[in-house]
Amino acid sequence: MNHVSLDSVGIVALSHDFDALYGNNSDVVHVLNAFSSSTSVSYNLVTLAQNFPSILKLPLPRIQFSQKLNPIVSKICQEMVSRTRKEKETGGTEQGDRSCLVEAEESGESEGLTPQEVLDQVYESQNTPERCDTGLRHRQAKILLLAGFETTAVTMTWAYIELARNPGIQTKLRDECLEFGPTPSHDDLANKLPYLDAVVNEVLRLHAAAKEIERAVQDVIPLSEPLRTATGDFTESVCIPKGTVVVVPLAALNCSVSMWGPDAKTFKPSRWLEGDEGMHGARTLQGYRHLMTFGDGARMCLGRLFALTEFKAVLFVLVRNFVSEMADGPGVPIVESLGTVPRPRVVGSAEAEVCLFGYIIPLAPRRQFRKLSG
Ligand code: HEM
Repeated sequence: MNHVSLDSVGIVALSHDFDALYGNNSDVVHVLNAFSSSTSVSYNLVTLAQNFPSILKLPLPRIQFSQKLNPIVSKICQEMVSRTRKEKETGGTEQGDRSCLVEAEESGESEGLTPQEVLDQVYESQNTPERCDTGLRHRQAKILLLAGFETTAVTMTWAYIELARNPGIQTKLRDECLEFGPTPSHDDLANKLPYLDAVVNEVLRLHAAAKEIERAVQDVIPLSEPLRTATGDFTESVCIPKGTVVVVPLAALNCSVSMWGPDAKTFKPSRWLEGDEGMHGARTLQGYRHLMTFGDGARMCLGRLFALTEFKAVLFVLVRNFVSEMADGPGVPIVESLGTVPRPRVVGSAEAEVCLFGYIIPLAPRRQFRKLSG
């Protein structure tokens, strides 16, 4: 799944085909895999480095991986920018063939991006400023490859785990996709395959790739239920002093019983076909379809529509052609490893196996897929 995801984001954002699907284990594939399958130590590093930046100077493996990734992606981006400029000069490229980031660079002196900023959208380089000043530059430096690669890959892996665990749901999804025909358009994927939509939403609900986000806020936050204070009084809102960092528990909200009802922790795509009835308290949440998976508000995931289309297209093709089964039986316990985006891990497996998700976890290589006849 990570190869599908890497090639998709590479082609759309960079106009660069990493050829990962064709077995090209490029440096980028290797480094991103190593980076993403990080352990608890490296996960904590991210948090620690926010307060103690000098940690990033230590010769730790994850830091060395990050340092290795930076020049590789920089080189690809520099090649891409040069190629597109050259094509522009010679009039050799159709508009539609250019990457969206290079389009942004060309969109004008004040609103466009400088080459360095284009680079920063792809990978946060050491030169990346904390904040930029215009248009897209208002946003923090992006880590497009990581934001668009690991999140989607891990979510698609969970989809396959859930389908393997729930053969009835898998069959129902396959029936809808087979009945629809082989080539759905973008609009078809978005609107005309209700069970596919339900399965995708349910995977996004139960397996949010980003467990939580942090925000520095200064606000008065209303409470859903009155809270008793230390003085014994009740309050209906909380005042957050300036500079306080608030953690928004995206994954917990997605699985909260008060939001999603008593079966909140069960994989149940049919809840998405019940209209507002299946939503319970979640109706009060905004986000994408009342989910917090992509965040919410001004900083909501920029790639969500791309991710949804990619996710649905891949699932549609795979489920039409293959049956997925758990290699060790449907009950094999799977947990989330600690990491930047937690990957699924079979309980008791060696740590290194985390890196092999999508190959042997949880589906054994030879028995991973059984081609359907016809
Ligand atoms: C299942 C897949 C994905 C999930 C679950 C996901 C989730 C998220 C979340 C939770 C945020 C933070 C939102 C916030 O701070 O409020 C975010 C931000 C972002 N995502 Fe995604 N994402 C996914 C796929 C993608 C893809 C495919 C791309 C690009 C091709 C992408 C690009 C971005 C960018 C650029 C931001 C930063 C937005 C900003 O700071 O303004 N994401 N994503």
